[in-house]
Order: sequence, then C-alpha cells, then structure tokens
Amino acid sequence: MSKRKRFSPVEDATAHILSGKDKPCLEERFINSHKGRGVFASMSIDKGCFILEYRGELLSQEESQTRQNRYNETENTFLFEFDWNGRQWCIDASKEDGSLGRLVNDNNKTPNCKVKKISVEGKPHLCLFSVKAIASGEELTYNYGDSDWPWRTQLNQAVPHNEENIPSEDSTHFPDKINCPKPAEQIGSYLSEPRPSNSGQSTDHNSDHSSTASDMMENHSQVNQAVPHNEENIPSEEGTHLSDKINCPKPAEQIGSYLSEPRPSNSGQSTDHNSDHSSTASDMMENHSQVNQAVPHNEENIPSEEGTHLSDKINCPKPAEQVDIFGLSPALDLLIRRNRH
Ligand SMILES: C[S@@+](CC[C@H](N)C(=O)[O-])C[C@H]1O[C@@H](n2cnc3c(N)ncnc32)[C@H](O)[C@@H]1O
Repeated sequence: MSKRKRFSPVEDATAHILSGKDKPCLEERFINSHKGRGVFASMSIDKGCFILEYRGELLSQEESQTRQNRYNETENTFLFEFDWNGRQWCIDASKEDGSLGRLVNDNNKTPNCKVKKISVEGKPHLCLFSVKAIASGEELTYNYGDSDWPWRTQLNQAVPHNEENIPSEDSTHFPDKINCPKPAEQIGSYLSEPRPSNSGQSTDHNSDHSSTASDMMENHSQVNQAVPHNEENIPSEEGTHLSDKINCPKPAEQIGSYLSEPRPSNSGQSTDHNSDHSSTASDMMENHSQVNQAVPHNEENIPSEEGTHLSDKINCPKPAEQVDIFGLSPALDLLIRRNRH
C-alpha cells in the first residue's frame, strides 16, 4: 500500500502564496454601508485550515510611515504592520487588486481566524488560519488588534434602517461540509499559472466561485474526503502558535523540500523535512521559525481565545496521494524549482 502524504496547513498556505490565488471556497460580499464588504465562507471550513493570504506590497517601516502620512483614514486601515526578523514591516493592501485578504473585517471578540507569518522565498507573508470551525455562509474575521478602531464603539455600529445585514446570495446550494483545501486539480492549475504581481492585477473571484462547491463535490468527491488527523493525540493548549502539537499529516515531499530552503540569517534552525516525513505540524512549526504569530495592525499580540485551542476536527490537509493522482506533485516540484532561480 502506498504511503500517504498530505498537505499541512502551512504547506497549503505556501502553495497559495506561490500561486497568488485565493481559495474558491471563499467569496466577497457587500454587507452594508457601515461595514462595507466582507469575506464569507461558501462552504464549511474546519478548524486549523489555511484560509487566505493578506496580500499586498511588502514595505519597510520607513516606507510604511511615509505612506501613513500620505494616506487617508480608509487607506491607512489597509496598512498591516508586523514584526519579523527583528524589524518592523508592513503589508500595504490599499490597492484594489481583487484579492480577498484585504477585505476581511475586524472582530476583536469572537474572530474565527488568526494571522500567522509564513516565510516564502525569504519574505514574510501574512496568512489567516481558522481558529474554529466555520460554517458555510459565515463571515471570516480576525482581530485587528487593540487600537481604538472607530467601528468598535457602539455608536458606530448602527446600520441604516433600510439596509439589511444579510448576505447577498443564497448559500444553501453549497454542500454542508467540504474540507477547505481545494481539489487537487484546481491547485494544479493555480500552480501551473504565473503568479500575479501584488499590485494592480485583478483576479476574477466571481468566475472562480461559479464552479466551487457543487463542482467540487461532483467531480472531486475523492479529494474532499480528508483523512482525519489523529484526533485523540491533539493536545489542547494555548494557541498562540496555531499548528503547534497538531498531528498534521506528513508534508508532501516537494513542498517539504521547499520549506527546508535556507531562510533569513537569524532563523538558524534545522529545516530538513525531507529527512523525516513523519514530522508533525508541530515539528514544522518548531523547526520553521518563519511561522510566527503576526502582529496585526500595530498590535502586540492577538489575544488568546477559546478557538485557538486546536483540537476537535481539523481536516485541513488533503492526502498527497490524491494530489498525485492528478499529477500535481510534479507540477508543484516544477514551480518550486522555477522559484529557486
Ligand atoms: C481592511 S478593510 C476591510 C474591508 C472593508 N470592509 C471594505 O469593504 O473595503 C478595513 C475597513 O473595513 C471596515 N471594517 C472592518 N471591520 C469592521 C467592523 N467590525 N465593523 C465595521 N466596519 C469594519 C472599516 O471601514 C475599515 O476601515
């Protein structure tokens, strides 16, 4: 019997970072004039999954400061500052580029996602991971931090009478439960396409979404059968490091080798995943210090919360064996090789 290899949430994040695409199980919706747009799950998502990248332009602290002075209040909310490798950085997502990460709204009480830093090609990327199970039709949120964001006060939460805070479309046609990692076929097509630049390039999310849930269920039911993690062995612990101690599936070989590439100078830890395919997500997180908790929007820490205890049912990664069925491992390998040069 062949050995199963599956994508971990970090590998899933890395693949999406490289592809520059959002998952088809997410959609943008207009909520109301107060909140503007938001990002919603168009299928249920398990706890612990990679959700999306907060894509934008990576800026130094100096450039971030310059832009803060130049930008208006709204534009400034798209500047996401964080510490990485002992310095402050910023992702500027103020450009409308069609990406969904920039549209995820703030929730400091009951967020269902959390930001982590993932290093790819020596650069930090801000990625959201689910910290609880997310139902189809639910809005994705994370905590922007402890600033006095104006919308957090009661007064600002009033919605004009004639507006309804109801999602613009019926989501009942989506299947009840789909494990978020996308079908291998879609991953394959993403990975084989050139990666769009962060600025000014539009990705047509709507067209992506037109073939999401039902197609996935019909055409790729096999891919949606996530192999359960060793649920009993998932310790419940404080969740500042999202994937710590999760018995996530083994890294796919090619991605594993990618992740083990040299990292910025201060990382200094061994990253040889190829030598140990039995390593868990915990190992990956421990050995790859690039995966850190991001500091959202000028804040020190994302508060610890109930949902950060990873446990119950994390079906995030999919069996690499299924990926191989679609011939994607070579595609991924090719992409990784290309990115090395
Ligand atoms: C990074 S953007 C998020 C996307 C935004 N909703 C849009 O339509 O472009 C941040 C802006 O979203 C709005 N926002 C974010 N979270 C909110 C919340 N919980 N309540 C109301 N407005 C919110 C604020 O106007 C804020 O300036």
